[in-house]
Amino acid sequence: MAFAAINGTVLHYEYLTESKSNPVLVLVNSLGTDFRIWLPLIDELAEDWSILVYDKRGHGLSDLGTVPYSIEDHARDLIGLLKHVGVKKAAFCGLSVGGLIVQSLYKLKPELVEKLILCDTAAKVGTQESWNTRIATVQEKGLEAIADGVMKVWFTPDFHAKRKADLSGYRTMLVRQSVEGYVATCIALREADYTEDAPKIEVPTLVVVGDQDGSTPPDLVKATADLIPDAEFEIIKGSGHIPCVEQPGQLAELLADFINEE
Ligand SMILES: O=C(O)CC1=CCC(=O)O1
Repeated sequence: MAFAAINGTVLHYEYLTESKSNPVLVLVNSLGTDFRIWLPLIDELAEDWSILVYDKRGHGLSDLGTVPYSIEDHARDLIGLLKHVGVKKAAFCGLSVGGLIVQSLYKLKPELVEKLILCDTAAKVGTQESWNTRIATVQEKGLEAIADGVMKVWFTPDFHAKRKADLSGYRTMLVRQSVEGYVATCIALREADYTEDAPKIEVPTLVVVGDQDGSTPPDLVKATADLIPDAEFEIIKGSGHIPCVEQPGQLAELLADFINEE
């Protein structure tokens, strides 16, 4: 567990595995989650990769910072964190809003990026209307008011039926996030559109999506993959929006095959 002041905001980060001889893989999590969502995935990647995770501002144990934010603010935080830990180049896997953050990071500092994995994300996520409705509900009634609906897009009906304790735990993770940080990141999502930037991505890119993702469905994610030159596209079976929790074995295998490719 480590903390660093980056761009005036204290960020919580951790190397889940660290070996000086291994290349670095940075995992960037989604809206309403903290970096613990990546833990089920780690064992299968630990041998070959130094894995760096962090809580974006307004989430987990990171400070709120000045609200509202843009996706570029989140990306500049990640760039600052990489400088702080001395990482000059890495592979990046971004989940949902994390995928937008790594698209922004690539636009700002492509020299930091060896490979990109875009997981359950797109060049544009949601609409003005959908984000405005969510922002108004959360501001008025808090995260409890949206939690059951969000769980339906995060996880499949099978997960709801068979993993009730896990479902309860991840729901608690969501409702314990800062309302201000959550809303500020919804505003960042509402304003973000990387459609014109996706065709300019020149590093090897893997795009993956859960087959039952209710937030960024396979068709939407595939449309972004189609914009990126030579991007690989894979569907994870039996997963909603958060495959690192629901199908960590499948995601780890796809990641390992892709990042270990020469
Ligand atoms: O929580 C959701 O509705 C799913 C989601 C959208 C953007 C993100 O990061 O997660």
